[in-house]
Amino acid sequence: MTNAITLLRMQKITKRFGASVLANDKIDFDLHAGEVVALLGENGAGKSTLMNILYGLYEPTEGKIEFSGVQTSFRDPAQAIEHGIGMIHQEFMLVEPFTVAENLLMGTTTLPAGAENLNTARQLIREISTEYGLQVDPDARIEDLSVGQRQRVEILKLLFRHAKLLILDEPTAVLTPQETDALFEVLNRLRSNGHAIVIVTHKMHEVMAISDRVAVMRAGQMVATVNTSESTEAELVRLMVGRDLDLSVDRTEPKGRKRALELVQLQVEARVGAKATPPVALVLRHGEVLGIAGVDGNGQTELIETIFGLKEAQSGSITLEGREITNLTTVERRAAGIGYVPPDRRGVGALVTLSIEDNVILGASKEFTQFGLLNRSLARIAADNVIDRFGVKTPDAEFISGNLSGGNLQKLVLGREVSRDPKVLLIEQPTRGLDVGAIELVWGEIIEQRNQGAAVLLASTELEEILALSDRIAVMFEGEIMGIVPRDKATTPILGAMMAGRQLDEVAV
Ligand SMILES: Nc1ncnc2c1ncn2[C@@H]1O[C@H](COP(=O)(O)OP(=O)(O)OP(=O)(O)O)[C@@H](O)[C@H]1O
Repeated sequence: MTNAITLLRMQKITKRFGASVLANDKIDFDLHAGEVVALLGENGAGKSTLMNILYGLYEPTEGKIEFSGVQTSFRDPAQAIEHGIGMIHQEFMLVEPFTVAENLLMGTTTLPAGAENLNTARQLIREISTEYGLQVDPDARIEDLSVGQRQRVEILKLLFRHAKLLILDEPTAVLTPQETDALFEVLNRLRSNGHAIVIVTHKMHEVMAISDRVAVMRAGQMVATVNTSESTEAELVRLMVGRDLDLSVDRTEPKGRKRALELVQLQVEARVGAKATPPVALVLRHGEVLGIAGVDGNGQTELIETIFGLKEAQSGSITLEGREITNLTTVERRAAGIGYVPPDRRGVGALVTLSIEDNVILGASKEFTQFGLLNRSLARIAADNVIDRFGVKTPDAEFISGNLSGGNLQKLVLGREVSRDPKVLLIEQPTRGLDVGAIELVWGEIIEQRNQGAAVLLASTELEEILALSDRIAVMFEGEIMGIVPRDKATTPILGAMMAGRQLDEVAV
């Protein structure tokens, strides 16, 4: 990259939060036109902070930023976009009832050249869409678009404003493998046209597939920058976590095999607009992990929410160790021994305005109450325990959960549920947003729960995760269980065919 034009130069960037957190420690980071750089690092390493500084969301404590050869400091994202820097977060910022074109015109006082009114804007959208293979119709309503399409609208929004540098924060976390391929096609075109791209991701094979260089952060520092073609996954992992990984799973022979959870003709409430789904029948035994594979949005979330009591069962029954719990509240189900790790850690999973300690006792205050008073020292011990066991990176247990990095918040929620030793553990997307070291830890904890006799229902869109952890694998498609395959019979092609809607007896096992 010696001849490449340096588009961005971040020098000695330091960011402190209060007295206790040094999130970025004298970081140097360069970016050239026409390259894709993967920003890699453990949860809490400081990646989001660095990108948020670049995007004008945070002011650096120290350091300077040069963009296109000019020293800059952005007051806010609007200024960053004006200068050609755009960021796409995991949560999209689109207004659902409006069309693509309307969304792109919203909130701009100065319209990009060539987009003086809705008609010229639509024309420009079509041109950009064709140029980059985005396949976005300017007149489509956001609410009718898939997650992958919405993400492409976000990219379009930035290109529409002439962004030269695009930052993508874990862009593939919510995409299907096909959508990921389509996104990478788009990124390749952007690169060929001289855009610079930073992609924050924890998925090593994606780093290898899409990036030209990898910048590795650890504990707030930039520890290495390497050319992707001259490195390996193993080397990058070592740079990132400081050791080799061991993702092997130590599974003991199942004990007891008693029925833990039984679903009989359970009718789950269909999502608004979706067609009614057939009732679900399922038996989950102690000492097993039953994986639920499926493309996101095929009823996994609704099923698990119904079992936990967040959604009412339309008919049928749910039985926990022989006791019917269909009409119990979530608090009662939790007390009866059901643990729940939702996919959305910032909503259902944790109350982000509360401290870590308050989140650890959430929903279980009885256990921490003595003589009618909350016993704070017991709560602190429980919180410290979760922090230690799960390696939650935080100054202390009083830290506000919402200020944890995404991956650390996930570790907190999972740690809280696991430490209560549930009889049945319902988990959805346990490792979304986690670094590889944390995945190793979480997988180990899930198997440990199983080995100790818990019944684990694990829904994940990551086939690799399902295959690594499950004793049996159910595949869901449009709300229906297409079949259940034992682990020794499960292969990616078989599961893939079922995920696309084929019944188990239609695919060769
Ligand atoms: N607003 C804030 N107030 C206090 N501390 C913060 C704030 N934002 C981030 N931090 C802390 O800064 C550190 C770096 O967090 P950051 O979100 O940048 O990590 P990350 O590398 O993006 O992690 P992840 O992969 O989990 O998203 C963490 O210890 C985090 O708790």
